[in-house]
Amino acid sequence: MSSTLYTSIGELVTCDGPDSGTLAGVAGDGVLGIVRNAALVVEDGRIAWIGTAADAPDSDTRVDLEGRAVLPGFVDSHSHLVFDGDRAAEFAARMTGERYDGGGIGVSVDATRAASDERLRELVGRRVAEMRAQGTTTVEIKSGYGLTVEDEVRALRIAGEFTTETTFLGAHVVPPEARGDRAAYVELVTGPMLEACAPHAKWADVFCEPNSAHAFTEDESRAVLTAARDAGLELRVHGNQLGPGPGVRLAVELAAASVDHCTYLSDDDVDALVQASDTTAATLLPGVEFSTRSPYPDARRLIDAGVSVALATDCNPGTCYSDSMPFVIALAVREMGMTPSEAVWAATRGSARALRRDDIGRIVVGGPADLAVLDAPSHLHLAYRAGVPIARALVTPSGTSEDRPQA
Ligand SMILES: N=CN[C@@H](CCC(=O)O)C(=O)O
Ligand SMILES: [Zn+2]
Repeated sequence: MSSTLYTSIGELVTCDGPDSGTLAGVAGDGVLGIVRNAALVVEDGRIAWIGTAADAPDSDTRVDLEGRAVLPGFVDSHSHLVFDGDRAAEFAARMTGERYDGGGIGVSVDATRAASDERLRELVGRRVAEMRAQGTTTVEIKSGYGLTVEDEVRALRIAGEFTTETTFLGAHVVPPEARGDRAAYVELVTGPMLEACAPHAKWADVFCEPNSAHAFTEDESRAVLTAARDAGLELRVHGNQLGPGPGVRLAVELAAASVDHCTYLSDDDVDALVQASDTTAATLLPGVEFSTRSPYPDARRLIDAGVSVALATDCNPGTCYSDSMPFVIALAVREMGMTPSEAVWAATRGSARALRRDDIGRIVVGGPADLAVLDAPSHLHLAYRAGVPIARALVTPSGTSEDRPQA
């Protein structure tokens, strides 16, 4: 087994220091578990040693990172990458005042159904490569632009070629052909569609949004989520995106791992999330507010109350066609009142929690070498140099001869 030493790391952000377990009550950089002038050793795709460069052990290969910062690879816990078609005109209309209501999802459904498997595979592959090029090493991918049994299974099969974090979203919207009979569509989703999709999915999700005629009511959402839970899937919820609603309370009631968006929250919603902070994360998606010209969620209110907060892109063709976690971090700092430390934590360890993963989102001996490197000396540059491509996933040797460290 060969070992590679990465040395001259200006700042190693482990997200695994004594204060790194949660954002609650930790001020400053405490949540990041930073080691300065650091080094780490990778063996067979795993972290074998972490410490200061001066104490580094001998190894077979040595890579000098010349003062760059190294972080856990970003965990993008919310994306809809399996789609075809273009909705740039919808975005342009929103920039001049049009409101988002979910109606454009049908446009993506038509284009996605018409695409070949090869075309969808290529599109997802391209998007995942864009993510890696910006430092993301884990991505969750949802179905939801198929909305027939065959098309949803196909989306999940293709998503499963890129990640183990696959999510069944047959309850994204009621498709146009089912509008006359919503109840029949919910029966399809909770019956034959769920049965066919469950073997290909780890998670189930629902767009619970009473403020959109296209999405699902509280009762419909509860039916979808409980059926999915009974079929052995873990739960996630799109909630409180377009206005106040039952999404957060439903997610907490059903012990979902995450409720995502959380743009419009009542005091009761926040209290429920505080009570459930060991179980249910609030995943904020500020790229959506950017791309829909909506008010940003109040991240400060959530963090100060003790809610478990995560950040993700929600990359999708409608509300945010960006797959950049550095962009999300910059928005979180500039627009949502998060400190740079909080934003980095929420994009790594926080979003790993939102996927109920303890092995990723932090740099720990024995853990996978899923790392991001910055062409910059510190994590502060992620927001400070917004829009500049300074982050990338660090390619580490997995033990196979083809792999070459590229730092
Ligand atoms: N809100 C529901 N789903 C996506 C938007 C999908 C679309 O408009 O195509 C979201 O998370 O914002
Ligand atoms: Zn989404």
